[in-house]
Amino acid sequence: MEFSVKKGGTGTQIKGSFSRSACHMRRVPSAGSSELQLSPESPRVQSDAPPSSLHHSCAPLTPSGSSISLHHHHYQWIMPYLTQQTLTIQTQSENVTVVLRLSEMMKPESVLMHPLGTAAAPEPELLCIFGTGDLGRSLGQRLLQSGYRVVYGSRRPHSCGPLPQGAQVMSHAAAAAQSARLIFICIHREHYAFLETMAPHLEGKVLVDISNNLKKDMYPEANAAYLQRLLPDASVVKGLNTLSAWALQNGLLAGKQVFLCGDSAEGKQAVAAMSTKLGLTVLDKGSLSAARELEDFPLQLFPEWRLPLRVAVGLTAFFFFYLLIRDVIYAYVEQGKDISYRITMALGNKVFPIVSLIMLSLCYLPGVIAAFLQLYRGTKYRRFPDWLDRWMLCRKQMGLIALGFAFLHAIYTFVISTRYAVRHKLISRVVDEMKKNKTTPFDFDNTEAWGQDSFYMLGILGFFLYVLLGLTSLPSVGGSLSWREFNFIQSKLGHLTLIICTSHGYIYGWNKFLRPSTYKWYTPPGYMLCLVVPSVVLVLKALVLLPCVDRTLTRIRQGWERTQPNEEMVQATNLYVW
Ligand SMILES: NC(=O)C1=CN([C@@H]2O[C@H](COP(=O)(O)OP(=O)(O)OC[C@H]3O[C@@H](n4cnc5c(N)ncnc54)[C@H](OP(=O)(O)O)[C@@H]3O)[C@@H](O)[C@H]2O)C=CC1
Ligand SMILES: [Cu+2]
Repeated sequence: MEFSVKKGGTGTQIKGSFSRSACHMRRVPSAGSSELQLSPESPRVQSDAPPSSLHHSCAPLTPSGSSISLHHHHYQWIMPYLTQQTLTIQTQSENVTVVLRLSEMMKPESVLMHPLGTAAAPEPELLCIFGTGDLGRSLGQRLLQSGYRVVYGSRRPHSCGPLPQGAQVMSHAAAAAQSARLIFICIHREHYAFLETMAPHLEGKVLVDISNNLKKDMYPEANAAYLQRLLPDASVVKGLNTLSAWALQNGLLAGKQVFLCGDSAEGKQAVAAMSTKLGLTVLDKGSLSAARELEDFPLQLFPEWRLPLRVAVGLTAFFFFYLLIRDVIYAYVEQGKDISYRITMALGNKVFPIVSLIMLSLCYLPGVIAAFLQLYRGTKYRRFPDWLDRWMLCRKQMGLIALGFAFLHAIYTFVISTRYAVRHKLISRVVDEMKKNKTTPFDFDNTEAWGQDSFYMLGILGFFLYVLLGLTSLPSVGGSLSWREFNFIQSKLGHLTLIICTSHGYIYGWNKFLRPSTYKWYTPPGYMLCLVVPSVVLVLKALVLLPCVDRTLTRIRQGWERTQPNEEMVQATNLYVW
């Protein structure tokens, strides 16, 4: 806050500014001789130093305009230096409201000082809350702590239970008649009807509707719209409904985002100012017609995770039963062997990498589908179908779930060879071979060694890149990257990860593809099935990268259109698309 004070007699002019924590003053050089003496040596006094220290270091201001900054505790110390001037400074706790008044009639000794919180400070704004329930109480407490005065409107003002200290309680009508402009409606929607009878008291007030419902579409209209219909002469603002009584009570508000909507700009502004004071970050969602959307927010449960989780659960279940039949049940039926112990470890370590690889490729599939769609349409100015849009929006979550499954696969792989069943099989094989009196029981197969080493190498590299992708998808990491860096990692490295992980799968089956015993009951093994989607994605991606295709696509993405839209076309598109 800038201020300027002029003293007519001597022509002294002081200019300065007040901020939240400091007062900064300087004498304007052009002024004539002046008694104003501020310390040029201590331009910033921020401690609770006694006035004498200032006094001692006091020296006349040089004409070039030295300055002094004072903590707001120290406003009073300025007084002695502003001789023959009266300065009334009123500070109101943290939010410094400063009123500077200059009166030539008053001597410095009679300077008026108002310490913090006395009656002369401007009264804190009064806010009204209807309803003394959980939310009403927590909100009131938070508002009181933020320096507001609070009055409650209640059905039973004399028996409504404990309320935050310092708040008043009265009947709804009496509370509405107070000076508060903002009234928070902390009442369930079912009980709104009585408010209609109070319409005359609520005229011109800003009613903040915080209510939520238990389910979506419980009522034909949004709660806030209903409230506005009951009270057409009040301005209803919907908002803050994503807060909980618990968060309010525990002060977990700093930086939290809240949404507002309403038809009255001033109403919204008042609520936004109050919310900012509580430490909230406000996002204006527009007119009251957005109330429905706002009321649905608290009912959402990880919306962007829903599709990826469904895909993950679906794939896991499918492959689990598929492999159960192919491995365990097949062995039991055809060979009479019970290998059901494999369900826990061996089967898991087949299902997890399969689901992981398919989900990773599902992250990149919508991108190539979109590219082909743009190529086919010859324009980028037509909307993608909804399913593709939704799919594109949850790629990050798909990728993170894929990473989770890759983690499980890595851990399982570590343990798998230490198992009893594996050791037993290995030793029995050795003993068998010895019994058969073979001279070289350990035939070294060079190709096998190469195959396995490459398999592990690709697995480790793929997993490393996987983790890298996962890390950059974290907002704190991704936010520190430029768009090009982010794009490089998510697209180039992402596809590289897909290539490496797919090769990992191919190498696993390299010598089994043509073996008839691989196809038990005429079904391909799981790892073969899981290679289908990634292979398709990689082939499509390779097609997109062909120079001729890539050139056309780049042009389309820069706004070029194959057919210039003429009027007929536009009409046709409108018919088909909308
Ligand atoms: N609790 C929470 O965390 C959150 C709640 N909300 C919303 O805030 C609103 C209030 O919730 P909450 O405080 O938890 O509910 P409570 O049931 O704890 O409190 C509701 C209050 O409404 C008043 N009331 C009850 N019946 C009537 C009636 N027939 N006529 C007039 N007033 C009545 C009562 O106050 P009195 O006795 O003083 O009249 C009562 O204390 C709801 O719409 C809820 O959806 C929104 C976000 C979070
Ligand atoms: Cu693997």
